Amino acid sequence: MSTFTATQAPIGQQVGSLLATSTPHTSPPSHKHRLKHTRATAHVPNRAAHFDTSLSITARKYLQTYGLTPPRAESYEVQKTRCLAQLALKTTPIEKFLYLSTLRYNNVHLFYRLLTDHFTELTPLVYTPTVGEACQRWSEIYQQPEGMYLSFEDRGHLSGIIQNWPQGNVEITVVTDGSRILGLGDLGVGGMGIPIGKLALYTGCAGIRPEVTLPLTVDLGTSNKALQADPLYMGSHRDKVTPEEEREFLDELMAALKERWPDIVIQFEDWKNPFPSLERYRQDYAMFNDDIQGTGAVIMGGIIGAVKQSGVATRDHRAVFLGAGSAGVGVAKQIVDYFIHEGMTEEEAKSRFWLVDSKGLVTQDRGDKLAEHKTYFSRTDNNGQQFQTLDEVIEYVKPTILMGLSTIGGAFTPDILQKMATWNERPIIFALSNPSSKSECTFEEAITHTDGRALFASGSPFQPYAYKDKIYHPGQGNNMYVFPGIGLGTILSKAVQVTPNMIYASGEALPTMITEEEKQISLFYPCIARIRDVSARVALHVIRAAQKDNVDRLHHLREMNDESLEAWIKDKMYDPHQETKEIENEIRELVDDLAASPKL
Ligand SMILES: NC(=O)c1ccc[n+]([C@@H]2O[C@H](COP(=O)([O-])OP(=O)(O)OC[C@H]3O[C@@H](n4cnc5c(N)ncnc54)[C@H](O)[C@@H]3O)[C@@H](O)[C@H]2O)c1
Ligand SMILES: O=C(O)C[C@H](O)C(=O)O
Ligand SMILES: [Mg+2]
Repeated sequence: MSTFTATQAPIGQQVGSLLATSTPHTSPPSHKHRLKHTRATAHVPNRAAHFDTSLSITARKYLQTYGLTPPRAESYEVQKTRCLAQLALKTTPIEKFLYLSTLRYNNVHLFYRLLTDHFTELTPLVYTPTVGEACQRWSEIYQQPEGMYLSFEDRGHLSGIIQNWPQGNVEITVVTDGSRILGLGDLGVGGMGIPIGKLALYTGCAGIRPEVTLPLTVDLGTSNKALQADPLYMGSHRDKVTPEEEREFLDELMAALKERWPDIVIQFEDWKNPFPSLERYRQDYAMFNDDIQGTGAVIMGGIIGAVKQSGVATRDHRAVFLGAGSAGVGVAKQIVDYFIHEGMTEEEAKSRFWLVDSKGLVTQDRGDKLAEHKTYFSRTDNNGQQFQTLDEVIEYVKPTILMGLSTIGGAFTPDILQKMATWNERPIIFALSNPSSKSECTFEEAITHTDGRALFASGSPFQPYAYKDKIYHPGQGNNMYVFPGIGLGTILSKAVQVTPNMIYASGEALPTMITEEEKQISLFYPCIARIRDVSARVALHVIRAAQKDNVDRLHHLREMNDESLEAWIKDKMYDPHQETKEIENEIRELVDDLAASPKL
């Protein structure tokens, strides 16, 4: 039994009774005349489109919303001015986050018009870093249903509960259990902010229609004692289930999702240990893990440019990673693939990496039982010597690349940064942990302590920084540059799997989007304002890789050349600026049809 659909009668029916008399030139909408641009979902109510204050008077009369909004049909420019002014009145990031969430809920197209026009300013409020605080405070700030919550207690019934989702068609879902939200630990069902934020970027960056996205959070308990003790906490207060129970639950969930939406693309996000699920499902589902694979691809894309700018030959690089978890290992493996593409053997490529976790350098003879995902990179050339701190490791390795995926804010100390600058003309410093408070160093620190020579990227955005009469620009090495395009390419080619080559291709697409101007200022990620074009290019590369791997099902795309295919992809992308125009056009046609039809 749906909990949502009951409240979601077509808007014409909801408001029809309020209007005693029909207004001139229009007729009440009938089923026959239902507009295709009025689809409702739990998080995209249909009133969003119908109550848009830019709709013409004719449209309002047709939709029977005439009189329910202020009289003037205003331009988008006026709407935007008002929204930005209201946003400016909110003083804290979380208030701005809430304002934008409400706007998305009440007027989805207007929200996406704003987002696409102001990516650089709004992405940090909708997504990382603000989404981190939203997840931490989810049960305190909760306002409206915007996704699905499935609990461990629901096992055995998942298929039936999934029927409650009011949208007939879902093309993509982002699923978390909240157990490792950014670098903030286990936030239980508060993790829902992440699927919502990631899917907002799917729509904003890659033009996947909002109503075909499904934010999904599974409540498998939480290891967070503070949440368990919090009376406001909205998830179950039980301990985390065992890995075996998690696997059983996920088997049922994956089958249930595919049963209802056979073509669904499934992105796993922010799981504490995501390797087993990736291994288990990647052959049978169009699924990928963003933290392992999306991050791997985006950082490989950045490293391709940074390595070139460093002036050091690829095979001479030495990379120290602080953090050997899903992201650390995912990134290292992806760069190994890149080094192999550049002509190294796998052994040579692998030997360029030194991974450090909370116990120190990952070596085979360290004396503890290494987690399976770490063994590939465990060192054997340490002659029995163990290195416990990052400082000891960098002294030993003298790296050219320092990568932070550790969740430890400030771990790249001034001393470490200075040493990197002593050993390298252009040290590559990627401080990738999120949110900003967990970044291994700030942009300012990286610039100051390397005398402006660092080739820098961070996971969360930093502002440009003025140092010694020059303005420096930070790169943002965040998987947002690739996951929207991976999803889009998978959906559009109807790929049955997301193969390693599709992931590789997504990262490889990024350097093709860097302008000469960006290169001049040491940037190796394209400017965020161009993210829609970047996502289309990523999707193009992903589709080509899907075709090579023979996992695509839309075979006529194979015949298009790259230029036509990229244009076709862009044409398929949801453009929020067109939505109200489409409604107006449809209404105009319907009104004309009605006027032309014979009177009975
Ligand atoms: N920039 C991006 O696009 C991006 C993508 C994914 C993850 N991340 C960030 O990377 C971080 C790690 O994510 P993950 O999924 O790999 O988490 P994880 O829990 O799987 O791994 C964390 C790793 O850090 C290590 N670590 C913890 N404390 C340490 C310490 N004091 N010294 C050395 N190592 C320590 C752990 O041993 C583990 O190897 C998070 O902050 C996350 O937000 C960024
Ligand atoms: O969510 C992000 O901003 C990137 C990444 O997926 C993360 O887990 O930190
Ligand atoms: Mg993540």
